[in-house]
Amino acid sequence: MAGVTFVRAAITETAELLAAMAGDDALCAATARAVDACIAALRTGGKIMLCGNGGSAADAQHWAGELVSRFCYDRPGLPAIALTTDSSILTAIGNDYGNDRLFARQVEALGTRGDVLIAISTSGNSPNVLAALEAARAKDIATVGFTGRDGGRMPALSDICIQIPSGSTPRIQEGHEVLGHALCAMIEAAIFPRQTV
Ligand SMILES: O=C(CO)[C@@H](O)[C@H](O)[C@H](O)[C@H](O)COP(=O)(O)O
Ligand SMILES: [Zn+2]
Repeated sequence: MAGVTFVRAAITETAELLAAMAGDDALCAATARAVDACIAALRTGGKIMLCGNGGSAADAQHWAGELVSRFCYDRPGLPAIALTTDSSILTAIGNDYGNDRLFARQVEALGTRGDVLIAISTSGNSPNVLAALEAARAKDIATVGFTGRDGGRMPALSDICIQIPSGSTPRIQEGHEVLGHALCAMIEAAIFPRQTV
């Protein structure tokens, strides 16, 4: 059955990517540095802002939800906000200033020094994501880029750049998802260590 073959191939491709990621020292180190930056921001009163388009918008919302609500266990909420969710804000900025300003305008309005911006773009070349990174830099906000392929313009615009070693948008997104969950788990454990008896 062609369908079964396709499904097996998709699973195998992702499994091979995840194995490559596990052996990618630069990728693992960059992710650990991103976690440290987020922990430092949260410990000093900062917040985490996240942005991205399409599936990466879903990632931004997914990870913000896990920080504000909970990831693995009950604890107080952590301050995180996805810049992809308020349809009034998004349509106003898009209509008045254009889509390229969707996230940058919100970073300018909501971001303060000591925050972290997590910007997600598989190509590394989405203009609205790049503009958000530039806006964050202008406000001295730490920047973390999640990307893939050659990273496009993201490595140059991010303090920490996490590059999934794949050229496929869905595979890159799947890699991001694993690292996003690791990031949430490590932040939760560091800020609210579980008491063991
Ligand atoms: O989820 C997917 C593909 O898996 C799409 O919605 C994808 O996110 C969109 O095409 C995005 O606009 C791609 O933007 P980017 O990742 O290159 O910044
Ligand atoms: Zn999740």
